Amino acid sequence: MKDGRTLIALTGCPNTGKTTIFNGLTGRSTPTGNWSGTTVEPAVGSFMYSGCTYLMADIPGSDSLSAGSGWETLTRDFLRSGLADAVLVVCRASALERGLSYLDRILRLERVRQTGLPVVLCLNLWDEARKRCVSIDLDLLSDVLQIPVVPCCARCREDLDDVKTAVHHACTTAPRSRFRYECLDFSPKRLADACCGHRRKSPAAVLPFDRVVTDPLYGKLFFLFLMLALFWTTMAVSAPLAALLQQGMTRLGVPFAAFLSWLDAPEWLISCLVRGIGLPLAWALPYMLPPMAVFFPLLALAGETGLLPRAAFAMDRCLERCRACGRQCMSMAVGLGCSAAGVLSSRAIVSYGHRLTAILTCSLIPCSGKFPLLAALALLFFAGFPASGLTGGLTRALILTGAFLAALGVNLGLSRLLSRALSGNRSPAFILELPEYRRPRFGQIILGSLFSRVLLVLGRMAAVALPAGMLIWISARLYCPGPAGGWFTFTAPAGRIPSLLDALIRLLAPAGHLMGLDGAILAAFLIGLPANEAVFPLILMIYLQAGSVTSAASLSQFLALQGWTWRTALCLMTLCVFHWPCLTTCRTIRRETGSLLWTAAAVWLPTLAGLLLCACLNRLLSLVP
Ligand SMILES: Nc1nc2c(ncn2[C@@H]2O[C@H](COP(=O)(O)OP(=O)(O)OP(=O)(O)O)[C@@H](O)[C@H]2O)c(=O)[nH]1
Ligand SMILES: [Mg+2]
Repeated sequence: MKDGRTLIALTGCPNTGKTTIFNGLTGRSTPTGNWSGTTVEPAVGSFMYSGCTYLMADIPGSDSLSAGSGWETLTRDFLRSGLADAVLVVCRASALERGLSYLDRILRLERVRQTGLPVVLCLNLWDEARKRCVSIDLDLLSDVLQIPVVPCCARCREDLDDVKTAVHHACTTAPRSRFRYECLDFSPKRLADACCGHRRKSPAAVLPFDRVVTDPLYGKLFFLFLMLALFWTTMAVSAPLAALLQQGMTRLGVPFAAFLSWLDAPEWLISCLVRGIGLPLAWALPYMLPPMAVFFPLLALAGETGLLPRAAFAMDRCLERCRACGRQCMSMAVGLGCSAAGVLSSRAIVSYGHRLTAILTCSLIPCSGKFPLLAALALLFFAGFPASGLTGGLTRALILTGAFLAALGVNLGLSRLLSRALSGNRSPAFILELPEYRRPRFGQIILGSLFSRVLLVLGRMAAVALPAGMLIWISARLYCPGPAGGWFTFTAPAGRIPSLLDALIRLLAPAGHLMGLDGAILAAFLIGLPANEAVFPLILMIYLQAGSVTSAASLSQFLALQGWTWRTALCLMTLCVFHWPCLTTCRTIRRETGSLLWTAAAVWLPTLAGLLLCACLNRLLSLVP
């Protein structure tokens, strides 16, 4: 008991619906997904039942409690620590034997036996078991195990009250005698066979589609097709939306400035808020928001139906060839959403060397912070083909697919080098489970991704772009004439002393030109270190404050006036994919590796790859007439 609250450990095999139960009981909206390893960090929530407050800890799924992967150690140590007052073990109703094996390991823990810790077994995904005509004798199961057993369909929120009741009852009745757990000895297989009723349908039949997906060649083609389909739909829907939004947002500047004047705001504040921050955001958002609003829900739908994990299957053989751990493909899939989460997800990898490989290469997969800039550049610089309509945007989709494939290629190449150096020539065995096909609940998934992913990215962008915009505005007016001039002044000194912003741009210009970019772009990448999503607005802010061009009819025209061409866009896309991880990811890498040296390696590896690739690409593109 903690401050009168009972702590329940929610644990079980991966992909059994633990987080769905956790969300249903506590009202939280922690991400769920139809593949193993969705939860990468324990989450805590609370609920009330019958006047008692319960804290619930959702622990990432694991198959055993050996000291193998990070999750197994975490679950075992958590249960051994004595922090938990009860354990809720979740298993899939249609995979009872596997669930019972896991339960057996829990019940064999010294701490559970000695203290008689209340344990409740929840048979989730009851609806799927029913569809497969699997019936389970709950009374027999409960009698043999001597613990409460509750069936549940967490997705439709059915029976969640029964789960609460079972937990409450287990926690409030007299402590179990040590004797009862110690005498408990059962064979998971025999008990599952004894409790499961007649099955009329074979659950393990491999569907023809899965044969295609698991085929070495067709699997890769399916992976490519899925990527192309997602990007094509995103580009085709986003293009008209971006044009509409741009018209609306650029008109907002005048009333916003008028409103500030009406408030009697000083001139400098109006200049900072309207020209320094508002205008760049109004130009950038129409090209960043629609692709996010289309792509993130599509990706979530692909994950929920089970298609995305099947696409990850294609990666398994590639990783094996690179001597990397196949489990790394799940870190890569999670890294598509957030690199920091991808780094955390590597805890499921047992071997230290392979885990380090996954951590060092994780930020090479474009995360949701990098995607808006990639999509905006594709929309701005590459005309859709066919030109318009819902089928338009094939060129753009191909460009985006190319960017993701390049990221994957460099990731695999580096994984090969690192795996050899850090773990020798072995590729550890890994069982990748194909999840069930599930019909997604469209409304919930679309709304969920819009609110959790899109708003999260926008929020992070605003949190960085607003203070950084002020900093850029100030540094464009701040001069450093030296000790004679009082070090810093806002008045342009005599002579050709540049402002601080100009000085930074000039300093970075040679490196920028080598990479087909310019000093302003590199400065934006440096200032945007805390969040990748802020880089595009920051580039525009720097141009508006430091450049001579201060207005244009549209964003494309403005960028063209800054000397941008499709070559600049391609080099910028390359740098966007290959550069240092954001601050959150760096902090996570530091925490996970416990080493500043490895964190520095994780920063320098993608950065060096980016510098080299941009310089080579620039050289190659300069040969194109
Ligand atoms: N049909 C059905 N689907 C469910 C049910 N409960 C969960 N799901 C789905 O099962 C998938 C996995 O759910 P999660 O809650 O993420 O599973 P988890 O055990 O937390 O997974 P990890 O964190 O990876 O261990 C999701 O697609 C859920 O929508 C259920 O009762 N019925
Ligand atoms: Mg989970």
